[in-house]
Parts: sequence; C-alpha cells; structure tokens
Amino acid sequence: MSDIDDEVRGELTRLRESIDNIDAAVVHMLAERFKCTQQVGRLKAQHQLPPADPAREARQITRLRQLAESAHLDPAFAEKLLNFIIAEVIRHHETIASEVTDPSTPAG
Ligand SMILES: O=C(O)C(=O)C[C@]1(C(=O)O)C=C[C@@H](O)C=C1
Repeated sequence: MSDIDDEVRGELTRLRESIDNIDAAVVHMLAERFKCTQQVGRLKAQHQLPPADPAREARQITRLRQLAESAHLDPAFAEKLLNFIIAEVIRHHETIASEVTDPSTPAG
C-alpha cells in the first residue's frame, strides 16, 4: 500500500473512531431519556393522563428546529428524529397505561 493510501486509511480510522464515540454517546443519552419518559409514563398512567401531549410536542419541535438551525443541522431531520423518538415513547406510555388499567396483562 502506498504512503497516500496509508494516510487516507489513517484519516478514515480516526474519523470512524470519533463516529463510534458519538454513536455510543447517542445510545447512552437515549437510554437516559427513555428512563425519564418511563417515569413520565407511570405518572401519567397513575393519574389517568393521556399518553400524548400534542401541545408539549409542538413546543419541543419549535425549540429543536431552532437548535438545529443554529447548529447547522437540517431542521426537518431534527423534527423527524424527535417525532420518531416520541412515537416510541407514546407506545411505551400506552403499554404502561394498559398494565395499570389491567394488571393481569403485563406487556411483552
Ligand atoms: O412530556 C410528556 O408529556 C411526555 O410524555 C414525554 C414526551 C417526550 O418523549 O418528550 C412524549 C409524549 C408526549 O406527547 C410529549 C413528550
């Protein structure tokens, strides 16, 4: 392999190491976020609050789009990502609510 190839390979490896670190941070941050939302889900179920709160979501989307813009990230992508995460959270909330309503059918 030539010197140039070695340089390119070294640069690629360095960048991939950073990508792997960032991916690990994303997974850890998401895990922490889901720990919080599971608590929110239990609170909502115990107090008969609906799983989804569209007004809160609208505020989150506005804020996240602004943050994305200032970080030079596509705001449409940021919105899609948040909606994807929130859809999963709402699914968890619904599962928790059904367990509280009917404790004989724990979710799988
Ligand atoms: O804040 C809430 O009420 C939540 O249930 C959390 C959360 C979120 O994941 O950020 C999820 C569902 C709601 O529609 C709004 C926000």
